[in-house]
Amino acid sequence: MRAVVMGAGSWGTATAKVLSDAGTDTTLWCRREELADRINESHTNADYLAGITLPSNLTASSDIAHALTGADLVVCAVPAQSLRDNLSDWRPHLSDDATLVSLAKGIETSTLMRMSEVIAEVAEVPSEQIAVLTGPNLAREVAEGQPAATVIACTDLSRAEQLQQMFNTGYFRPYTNTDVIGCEIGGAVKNVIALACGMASGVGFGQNTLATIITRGLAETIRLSSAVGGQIETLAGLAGIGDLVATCSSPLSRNRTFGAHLGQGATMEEAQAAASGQVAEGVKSCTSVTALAEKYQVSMPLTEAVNSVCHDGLPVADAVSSLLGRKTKPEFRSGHA
Ligand SMILES: NC(=O)c1ccc[n+]([C@@H]2O[C@H](COP(=O)([O-])OP(=O)(O)OC[C@H]3O[C@@H](n4cnc5c(N)ncnc54)[C@H](O)[C@@H]3O)[C@@H](O)[C@H]2O)c1
Ligand SMILES: O=P(O)(O)OC[C@H](O)CO
Repeated sequence: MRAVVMGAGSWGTATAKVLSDAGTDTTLWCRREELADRINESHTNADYLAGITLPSNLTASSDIAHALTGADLVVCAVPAQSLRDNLSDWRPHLSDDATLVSLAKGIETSTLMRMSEVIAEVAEVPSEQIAVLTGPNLAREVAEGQPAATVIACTDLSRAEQLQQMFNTGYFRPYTNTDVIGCEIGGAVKNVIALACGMASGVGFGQNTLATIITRGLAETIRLSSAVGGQIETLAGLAGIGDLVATCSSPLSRNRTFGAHLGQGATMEEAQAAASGQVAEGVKSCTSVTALAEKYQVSMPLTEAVNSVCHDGLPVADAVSSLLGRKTKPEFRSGHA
């Protein structure tokens, strides 16, 4: 089996390292030829994962045709809002029977589609050939070989099991799931909730506030996922609460860090500049998740508040007052949070 990881940012590079460490022959596609040359020469990707030595059997290429031709496994590691355009360029070079794995945690703003839906439409492959890899996986920790688990979701369980073996290393432990919807909604919404946690921490609030946002954020995630067709138990797992805890708690999270800048009074432009070009997916997905919630008539007050802070100029302090000023209610309604 030959794998290609399309996108050499933090997570693409870390994922290519996992595949290589698991013994899979892997190519890492970079947009810039100069980055591919540097990775091949130095076995490091200093732009995104400084100090990490990449396996010597991992090769990089900036040539799309060369990278994709004959690849059995194509891992899509570009940001959510750029997946459609990138895939259109890759499409002519994809093998008909290749498995496509999505790493992106977002909802397309122009269509409200999940990433697996974008892949199915643009690459014109059946959903059984598309998988999602998601979970509490901060790229630097995984690249350092710190123990972590993940979820590989595919409607075709035997394909998920095959991928599970390809990604399984002594430090990275994949679990299978067939609930692609729940996994994708979990991954997209946790970035928005991490922005909220970052804002709270930037303001100076402590652990009670953090735990409250994570828990009520999980309730929003479960409501949306259930409405779209996902299973509740998925969100009690790595793709739900697992990823929420990692992303909402870690200073390594770009989304949490972005939110912290806003909580400290930075403008959107200042927070963007501090991110040094790395993507905080929740900043765009808060708009599409809010729209998806409206489409399915699901209440997501935290998500709406994050969207208003990021895109309507609502001050963080006003978002806090507005959330706490809502009518009181039971914790659980009709069996759902
Ligand atoms: N970094 C993590 O810890 C992590 C972990 C799990 C999932 N993810 C998800 O993986 C996806 C990729 O994240 P990442 O951390 O590798 O991002 P990144 O910002 O570190 O890198 C993005 C990569 O995509 C490439 N790219 C191609 N087309 C692009 C475009 N139009 N605009 C911007 N970049 C473009 C860039 O060159 C770069 O190699 C995101 O959806 C993210 O949520 C990230
Ligand atoms: O750095 P973030 O905020 O994009 O989060 C990274 C991963 O998604 C954590 O699982």
